[in-house]
Amino acid sequence: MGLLVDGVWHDEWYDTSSTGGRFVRSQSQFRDFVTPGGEPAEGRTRGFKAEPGRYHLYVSWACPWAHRTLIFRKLKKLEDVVTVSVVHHYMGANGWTFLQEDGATGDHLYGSDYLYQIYTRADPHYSGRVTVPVLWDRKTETIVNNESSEIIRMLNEAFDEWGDASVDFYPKELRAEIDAINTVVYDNVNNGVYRAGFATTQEAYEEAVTQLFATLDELEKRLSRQRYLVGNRLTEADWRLFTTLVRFDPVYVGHFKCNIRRIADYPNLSNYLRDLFQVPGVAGTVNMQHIKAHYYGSHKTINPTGIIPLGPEADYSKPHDRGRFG
Ligand SMILES: N[C@@H](CCC(=O)N[C@@H](CS)C(=O)NCC(=O)O)C(=O)O
Repeated sequence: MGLLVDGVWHDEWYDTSSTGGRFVRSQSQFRDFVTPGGEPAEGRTRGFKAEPGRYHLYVSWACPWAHRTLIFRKLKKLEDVVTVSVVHHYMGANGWTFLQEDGATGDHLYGSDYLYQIYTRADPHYSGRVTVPVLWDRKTETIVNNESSEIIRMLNEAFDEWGDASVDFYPKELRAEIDAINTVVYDNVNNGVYRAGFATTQEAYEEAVTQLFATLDELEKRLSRQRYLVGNRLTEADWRLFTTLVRFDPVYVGHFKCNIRRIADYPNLSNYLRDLFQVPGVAGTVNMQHIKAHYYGSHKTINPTGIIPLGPEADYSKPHDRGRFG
């Protein structure tokens, strides 16, 4: 685990000394957009035109943020349009690596050893964290965007000439409601599990874990009334929650100490999780071996032995009751 400072790699764990033990996530720095016409997005100067075969995703099967992009690529039928390289699940002194083992593919474009080399290829003076996912442009050889919430928006609408235009996870009439629930889920759940797990003081941990479970309790109630987070339509908001829920019992309960309740203890959330898992194509984006090996193996300050627990037995392909909403 580390970061780049002016293009030079430094092996450093997150610094929580100035924030009272709180983990504060840094902002993603590459924020341009691929659009159908290639014009720059509002407020941006660089434009990127959607073209088949031009863009490449760097992902980890383990990472919940990268997982969002893999789900959108699959469900929008963009597998032949946007190509993918998968990093190794172990993130050690050199950060994410391209070691070709256990289903990691290596770097298809440049044969790099480490993901940070992709960042320095885009900007030799880059300072900041080296995260997945990364959306890379083959043509101008740069990073278009490394923020998952924006990459999924591009996959949802920029490539419709080649993908499945009938699928829309961010419909115009529901955007305000989707944005509102996304904010709550991001702060308290998606990032909440990390705020609990990476906290280095009791106070910071308790703050995060209390907010996390208060929000899960609310979501449980919401899902007792409707099939999905936004009424009865499957949207981006559901996929953003899904990638955290699917990791919750196998990893976050133990490794990140999010153990007040399990998802299995919430009838609606656990049925909802199975409902989403069973959407055709989604199960194939869930790689539990990479997920468990990454978290338990890479975070030595949290789990020094690197031992990976064998349980729990979580079978998301069991029947669910969400059909009751029609
Ligand atoms: N806001 C980013 C967060 C991405 C992120 O933090 N990815 C993690 C993996 S789950 C990572 O690569 N961490 C490496 C690091 O922080 O050094 C997004 O949503 O794309």
